[in-house]
Amino acid sequence: MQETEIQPQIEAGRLNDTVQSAKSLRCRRVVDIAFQNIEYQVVDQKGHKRDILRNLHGYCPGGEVTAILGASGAGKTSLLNILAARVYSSKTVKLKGKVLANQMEYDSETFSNFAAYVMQNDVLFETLTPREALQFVADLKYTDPELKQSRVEDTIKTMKLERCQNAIIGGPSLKGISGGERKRTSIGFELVTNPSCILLDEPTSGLDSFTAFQIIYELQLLAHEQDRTIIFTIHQPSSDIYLLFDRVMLLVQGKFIYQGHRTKLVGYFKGIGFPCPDHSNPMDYMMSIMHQESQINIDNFPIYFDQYEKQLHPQVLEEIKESSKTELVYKQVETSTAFQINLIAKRAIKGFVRDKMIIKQRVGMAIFMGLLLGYSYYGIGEDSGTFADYTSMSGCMFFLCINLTMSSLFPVVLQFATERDVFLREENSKLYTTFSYFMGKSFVEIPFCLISPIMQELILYWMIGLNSKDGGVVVTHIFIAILTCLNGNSMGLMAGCAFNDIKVATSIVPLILLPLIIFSGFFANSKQFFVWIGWIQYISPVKYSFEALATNEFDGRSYEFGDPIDTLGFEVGQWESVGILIAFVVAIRFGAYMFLNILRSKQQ
Ligand SMILES: Nc1ncnc2c1ncn2[C@@H]1O[C@H](COP(=O)(O)OP(=O)(O)OP(=O)(O)O)[C@@H](O)[C@H]1O
Repeated sequence: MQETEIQPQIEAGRLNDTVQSAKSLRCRRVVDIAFQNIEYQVVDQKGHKRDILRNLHGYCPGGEVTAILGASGAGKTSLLNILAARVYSSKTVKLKGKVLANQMEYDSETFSNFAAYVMQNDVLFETLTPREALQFVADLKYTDPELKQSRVEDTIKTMKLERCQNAIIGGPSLKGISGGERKRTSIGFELVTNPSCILLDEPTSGLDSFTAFQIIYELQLLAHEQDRTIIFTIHQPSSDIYLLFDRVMLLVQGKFIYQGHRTKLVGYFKGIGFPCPDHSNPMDYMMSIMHQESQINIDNFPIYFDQYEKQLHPQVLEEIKESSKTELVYKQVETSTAFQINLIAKRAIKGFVRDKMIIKQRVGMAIFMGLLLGYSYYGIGEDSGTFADYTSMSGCMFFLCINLTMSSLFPVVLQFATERDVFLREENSKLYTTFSYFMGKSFVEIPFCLISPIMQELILYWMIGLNSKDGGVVVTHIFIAILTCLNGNSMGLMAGCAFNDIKVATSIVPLILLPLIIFSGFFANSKQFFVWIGWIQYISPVKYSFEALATNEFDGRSYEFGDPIDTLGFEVGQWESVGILIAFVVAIRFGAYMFLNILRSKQQ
């Protein structure tokens, strides 16, 4: 199909519903993006080097839509990630060259001052509505209440989110808005901060053709009406989507074979001997001559490269030279740490309230375990001082420690896994600091570490007949149970931050826990361990929980065989163990915070 035939179709049909250019979202300054001498090389596990991008120069002007296309593996996403300043040289990756905004070099820190990156997967906080998600960004980015509101309203209008603005976004486990609405929310999430430049990785993937068209159309309006620089990668666009591009970059084996205005593309390829058949989508034709499955294509690659070098490369160099030199002076609004923590905690609470499964799961688990343990050890507290009574009671105390640790550990690992990408995206967009996120999240976890053990222990305490010689013993038992839960919760948070993959986390955590449990002083007496391995007991929070809980329980009980505390080989003391448990909570949480920082720096 010829371009002239498609154009009226778009104008007449789908574009009636024009997106208004909202006042508060007018772009602050036009930004021309350029890159020079980009060389990107990866080293595989055997040490073999592979060139992914080879000496690329490019230009993406402000106020225009630039589409990056190529066969799978051509290097589109790599190039986009480099433009978003998300690639760093490391042992396995070598990156050379410069990325420029209005002729000034930028890095990941300065990128977020004028630009935004929308990832292929829509990483959004599932339990919020689109409006709340946008409000969250506005609250963190602006201080003036009126401006906040107008940014949210204008973004909703621009991204056509009116109909779904109050519906839950949802995710794999929570039904929510449609794929197209999620994508619009994702773009809107970045748009609230009013970036001059928006980079998007495959914004149409997984969408039907009409929704895909609408998304690109809205992006085109953002470029044309609001002077933003729009750059995205895209696979096999339809002919009407193709007509929305201003500029096209075609990549083959990490090198450009075309770069320039969309309107000149067909003519250029005709000129070098590759005419697009009449009535064909030019992009379908381009994809057919770019893929590497055909030997004819591979034989033609040198022609494309050669012609590009001769005809287009000099033009691109000229365009880079002529690109805008207007200075980028953007000042980021920075909200206080306390404000960020408050907002993050409030959002997490909203998440818990809306995703009732989490609350039901944790409360249900506390009631279930309270009853199960209560009936399993029913009445063993009224013992007659026999050795059998002692073994039942010490077993009960030990099992309580394990149960309190595990039941607070695994839910956090699983929950953090679902939230990790949201944190990384938001931190990357410089919405808040890692510290604020960590503290906000920690505050929200604390009520669970109080309510669950209190409920569980109150259910089982008198069923089992645990030590109730005075109120202080009962309170101490519950206090130690809370500390045990806090330790489990902290370990869960640390595991969630330390392991990238949820499957790895859930398989490694039991391996780490096992020695901590074996050396906790129940399965083997701590006095009998070999020195070379016995040190493990000192890094086991379970050991200190067990010692504190068992000492509290055996206080005032007498047994026919002697002192149960001596028999168990306890040496630390009850309150000293409590002190060490508190120190463990602080140390493990600090460790989790460090891992979160490492995770963040690795993802940059
Ligand atoms: N950090 C890395 N380590 C190893 N290989 C990498 C790395 N980054 C990119 N690659 C490789 O570089 C090639 C290009 O990857 P890239 O994701 O940029 O391609 P693409 O054109 O976006 O492909 P697709 O359309 O399939 O997403 C791929 O073969 C990929 O495996």
